[in-house]
Amino acid sequence: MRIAVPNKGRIHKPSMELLEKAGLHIEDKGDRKLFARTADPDIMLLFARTADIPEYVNDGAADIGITSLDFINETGVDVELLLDLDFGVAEIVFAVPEDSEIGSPTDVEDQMNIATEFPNITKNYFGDLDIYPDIIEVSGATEMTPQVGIADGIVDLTSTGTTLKVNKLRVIDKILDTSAHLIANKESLKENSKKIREIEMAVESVLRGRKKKYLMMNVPSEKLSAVKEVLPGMSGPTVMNVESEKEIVALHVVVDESEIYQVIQKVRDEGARDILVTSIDRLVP
Ligand SMILES: Nc1ncnc2c1ncn2[C@@H]1O[C@H](COP(=O)(O)OP(=O)(O)OP(=O)(O)O)[C@@H](O)[C@H]1O
Ligand SMILES: O=P(O)(O)OC[C@H]1O[C@H](OP(=O)(O)OP(=O)(O)O)[C@H](O)[C@@H]1O
Ligand SMILES: [Mg+2]
Repeated sequence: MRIAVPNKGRIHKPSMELLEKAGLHIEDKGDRKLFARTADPDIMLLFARTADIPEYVNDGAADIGITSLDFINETGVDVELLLDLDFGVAEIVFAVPEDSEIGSPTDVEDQMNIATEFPNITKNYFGDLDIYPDIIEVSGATEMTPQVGIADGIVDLTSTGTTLKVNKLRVIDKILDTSAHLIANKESLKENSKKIREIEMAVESVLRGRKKKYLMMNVPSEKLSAVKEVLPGMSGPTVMNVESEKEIVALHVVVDESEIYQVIQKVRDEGARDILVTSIDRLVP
């Protein structure tokens, strides 16, 4: 079983951290850094460019891969989307110079030039509007092409918007929401379903854990029911006796990351002390 992982770029590091947390530690990172063995003898990592991974998985050179939705769309491959990984979150937008007369995508004319790293996404987007501008394919720094006079507009990735702003560009339309995804080859999924689902579950358990916190606290026994009242309604909490002169219990509970701030205030108001918050590496239901 081979998993294709970005060898560089923005989603390289978060992909490696995710696999590591999922239990697929890298055992040796070969000389040429193309392949690596993992803690599971049946699983190898194959390092490749993010943009090439959709094809690698589609062709079966890798059974599974981590890549971005923008490149999956761009290549038009027929792979199975297993999981949205919640990093590499960005948008593909159509943007024009701030002083351009273009105010909507339909203002674009066939003789205009649009620069992009995503020629297919761009062609399809304007094709749907029955507009056929010339696509200038570039491999980076797309935002500067209008300034040097080779493009009337661009189709590119943005997240904070800083690069567009610096280059005095204005967004006309959002074309695609993108993020990193775990994908699988459809044939491999049929033949090796058990193993692939096992990997998917391991990765998903990390994502689930990231949204939760593990909360521990000491509570005087007489205040236990009041503290329990203010805890969000999930299974548990776990209550344990504490060796102490006073009547104290320890209470453990899993809480949504988004609720943690308020929960801590509330349990403290009700008498909980020595409150610890820890992160959860994996949560398997
Ligand atoms: N500004 C951004 N914010 C969030 N995610 C982004 C951003 N830019 C790109 N991405 C995501 O990261 C993916 C990989 O882009 P990145 O530019 O890091 O890699 P690359 O083009 O393979 O490498 P490099 O640019 O170093 O040659 C993109 O396909 C996109 O999904
Ligand atoms: O909205 P922002 O936060 O400014 O991010 C947008 C920029 O990020 C990406 O470039 P990257 O940093 O990957 O460099 P690259 O052009 O060399 O790929 C993308 O191509 C944009 O240029
Ligand atoms: Mg890039």
